[in-house]
Amino acid sequence: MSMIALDHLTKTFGRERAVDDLTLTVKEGSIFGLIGSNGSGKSTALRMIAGIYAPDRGQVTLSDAPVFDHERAKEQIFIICDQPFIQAGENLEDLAHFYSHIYPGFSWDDYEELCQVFDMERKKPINTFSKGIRKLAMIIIALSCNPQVLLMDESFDGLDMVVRAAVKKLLIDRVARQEMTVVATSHNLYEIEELCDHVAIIHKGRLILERDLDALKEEFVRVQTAFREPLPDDALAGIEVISRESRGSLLTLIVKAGFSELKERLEPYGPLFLENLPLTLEEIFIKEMEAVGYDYKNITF
Ligand SMILES: Nc1ncnc2c1ncn2[C@@H]1O[C@H](COP(=O)(O)OP(=O)(O)OP(=O)(O)O)[C@@H](O)[C@H]1O
Repeated sequence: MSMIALDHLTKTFGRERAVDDLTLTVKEGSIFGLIGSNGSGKSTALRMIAGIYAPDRGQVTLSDAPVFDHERAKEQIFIICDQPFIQAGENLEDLAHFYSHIYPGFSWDDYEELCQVFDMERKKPINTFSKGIRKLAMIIIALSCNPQVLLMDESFDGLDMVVRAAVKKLLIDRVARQEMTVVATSHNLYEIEELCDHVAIIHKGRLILERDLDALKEEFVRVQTAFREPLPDDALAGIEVISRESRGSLLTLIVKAGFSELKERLEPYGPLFLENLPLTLEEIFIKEMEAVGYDYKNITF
């Protein structure tokens, strides 16, 4: 079931097209990563999902209902902006009161628990917190609101390793209990690799690649192997070989196939050994983006 649908979404600022004909769906209960370099349109897309910006063309729907100008839909969506606006002197307690009136799902019990877990100072002005703790404050408020959809704009940026791991665990728990769907932006693939189950890469406002991560990791395989005799050129006929490197008798192959399929094809040639070396997501994306004509280095991170 698609929970959030972006349908030919377009937004232009002056002469610049920040988001360009973006169509994608986010399934209910998934953690969706929107990745791209600075200025690729991530924040603009997220703000349209939140119903903050009106699209010039196209629309965003939440469970088939349009988001923009629809309070009901907006009450189910919480966006943690990259640089949240917080009034001078405002503390966490003030924010909690403010948001408790806006979000029907706000839970003071959750708020209490989260403040304790992260040992938050509730009376100290948020603007005097460090950048990371300011982000954490907004994450606490967001989770206390219990939205159906949580939008996180570079929200892990600035969090230390311990806090980051704890926040990821909280998100994964809620998603696993089917209480929430998350869309998180980042310019760093590593940062959200272990969190997301689905990733889309955008460049100059356009979608260039969208993949289910579990399926993706099964699509490609890298093996290291060696043979007494050189492997005949047609040994892998019919299998898409992404790269093939020989060093002496050692052969490293990256192919678009499963390990068992590759093993079956190589066994008749009597490999001395055959080792499966999993690819990182970054390596897969480099190959995938080259295949669609983009130089990965120009696009992310
Ligand atoms: N309010 C605005 N007014 C004018 N131009 C804007 C506005 N917001 C975004 N833009 C432009 O739209 C483009 C996309 O910006 P956006 O902030 O969506 O990218 P981003 O991928 O989130 O970037 P970053 O990773 O740097 O936050 C940029 O070129 C930016 O200058």
